[in-house]
Amino acid sequence: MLDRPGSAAARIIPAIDTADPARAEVLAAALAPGCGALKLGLELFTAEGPEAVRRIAPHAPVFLDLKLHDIPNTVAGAVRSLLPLRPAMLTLHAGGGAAMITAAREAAEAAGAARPILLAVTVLTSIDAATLAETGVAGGTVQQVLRLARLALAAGADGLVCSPQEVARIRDAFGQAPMLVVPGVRPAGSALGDQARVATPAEAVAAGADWLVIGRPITGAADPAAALSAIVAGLPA
Ligand SMILES: O=C(O)c1cc(=O)[nH]c(=O)n1[C@@H]1O[C@H](COP(=O)(O)O)[C@@H](O)[C@H]1O
Repeated sequence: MLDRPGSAAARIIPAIDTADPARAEVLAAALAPGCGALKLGLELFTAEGPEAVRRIAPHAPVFLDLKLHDIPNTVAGAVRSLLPLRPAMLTLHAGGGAAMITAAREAAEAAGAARPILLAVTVLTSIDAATLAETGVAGGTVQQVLRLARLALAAGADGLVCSPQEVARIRDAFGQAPMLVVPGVRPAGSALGDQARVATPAEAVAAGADWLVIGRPITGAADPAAALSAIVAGLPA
């Protein structure tokens, strides 16, 4: 399993969100020396499939963010199908329930010590309180994040994906053991885009985040490697 980050650079996971495999490789080559892992998600995977992962993997550990969410048998099968790609991290939606998460964990165990870190996505960082209420969830985002976090960790998730705004509450409730991977990170002055629950990189780390997932503020910059370096320079060593 990927170790927890031992330096500021190792905390950063740039999100390579593009459907173009050549662009993904250019970004991977430019960013890998200055970060801890590279995140590939639905945009590249639905366009190019496992081959895209094989092409990026030589550059850095791969966080494969497919946010699995289906019946337990299907999710377990998907995890088994993904293991030959040797992803360092995999995501699944905590809302899929305890049996789904346990099935994913049991499937992942087949990879032994090299198994991916299983991360349960709590409430997407693009969702604000009003949007959450529209889905029928009463009580607010923090309460729902804590509810899903408890469920997911008890069912076998190694860690959680949550917004920087919930990190301190999760550490208070569950301590240092869960690995916390935090998107919704915006350097001061950068555009929110579709993100709703955000904080700066330094705020997210101060709250207790292990890794920060940062996409457009890096990949949309004229010089992505320089944007990554500037973010790293703003973090404690
Ligand atoms: O699982 C994720 O990585 C994820 C969960 C979440 O709640 N919010 C979220 O933004 N993400 C991912 O994190 C990345 C954020 O990208 P930027 O908004 O461009 O920094 C995207 O690749 C999202 O798919």
